[in-house]
Amino acid sequence: MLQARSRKKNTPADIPAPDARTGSAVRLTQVTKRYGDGASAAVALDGVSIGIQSATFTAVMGPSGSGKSTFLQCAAGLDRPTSGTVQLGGQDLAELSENKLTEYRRTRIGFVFQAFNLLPSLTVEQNITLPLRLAGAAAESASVDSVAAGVGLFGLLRRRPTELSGGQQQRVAIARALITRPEVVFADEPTGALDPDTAQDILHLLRQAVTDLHQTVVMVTHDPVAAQHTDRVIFLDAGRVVHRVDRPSADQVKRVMTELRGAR
Ligand SMILES: Nc1ncnc2c1ncn2[C@@H]1O[C@H](COP(=O)(O)OP(=O)(O)OP(=O)(O)O)[C@@H](O)[C@H]1O
Repeated sequence: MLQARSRKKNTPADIPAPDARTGSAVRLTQVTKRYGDGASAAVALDGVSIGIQSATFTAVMGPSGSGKSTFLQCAAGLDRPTSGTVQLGGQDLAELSENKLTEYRRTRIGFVFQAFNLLPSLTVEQNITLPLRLAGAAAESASVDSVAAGVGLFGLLRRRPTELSGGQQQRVAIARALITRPEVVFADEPTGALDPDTAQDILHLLRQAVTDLHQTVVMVTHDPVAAQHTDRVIFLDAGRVVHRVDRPSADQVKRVMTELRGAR
C-alpha cells in the first residue's frame, strides 16, 4: 500500500499552486501542433481543449497516428505547441524559459516510459532519488524507504537495474516519478514491455498512486485492459478529442476503438 505523506518543500517558490479555480491539474486550451510547413505539414493536434482533473487516472487512446504521443509531449512540457496554451498546476508553460521549463519538469512532473529509462550505473535508490538530487534537494531516507516500500521494492535498493526483472524496473521508474510528489505523472505505454500479470501489478500501482496519494496520472496506452483501470478514457482521432468514456470497461473501450478504426 502506498503511503500518503506531505508534499516536500523542494519546489521553486515562484511556481503557483494547482489550479484551484478549475480543479484541473492539466488544462489544454485550443492546442494545435503542426510539424513541418506547407504541403508537407502534419497537424498532429488540431485545436485540443481539455482539462484533466486533479487526483484522477486518465487514459489517452486512439488509432495509430491520432496524436497520442504529441498530446503527451505537449501536456508534459516536453514539446511546445504551435498555438494554444498548456497549463500545468496553474502554470502556463509558455511563460517559462527553457531553463525554467526544465526545472519545472524535474520537480513538478513525473514520467514513466515503456522502456523504463533507468540509469544502469546507478543503484535502485540512486535512480529513485535522482530527480531530487538534480533539483538540489536532499533525499530523506525515511521518504525513500516509504516510496520504495510502497511500490514493492524494499530490500532491493542497493541493486542495479540490470539485476531486476522488467516489472521491478518499472516499479523503480514509478518510485522515481512519485518521489517529488509531482502535479502529474505522465506514463507512455507503461505496460507495453511487460507480460500481462506484471502489467496488471503495475496498473494497480498507478491506480493506488491516484487513490492513496491523490496523484494525477495520465497514461497513453493501446491496451483496453489497461484502460479499464482508469477513471476516464479520452479518445483522439486525427489530432482531435472525439470521445470520452468514464469508468470504462475493456469491452466499451474496444468498441470505441473498433469504431474509430472502421471510420478511417
Ligand atoms: N516529428 C514529427 N515530424 C513530422 N510528423 C510527425 C512528427 N511526430 C509526429 N508526427 C505526425 O503527427 C501525427 C501524430 O503522431 P503521434 O506520434 O502523436 O501519434 P500516435 O497516436 O502517438 O501514434 P502511435 O499510436 O502510432 O504511436 C502522425 O501523423 C505523425 O506522422
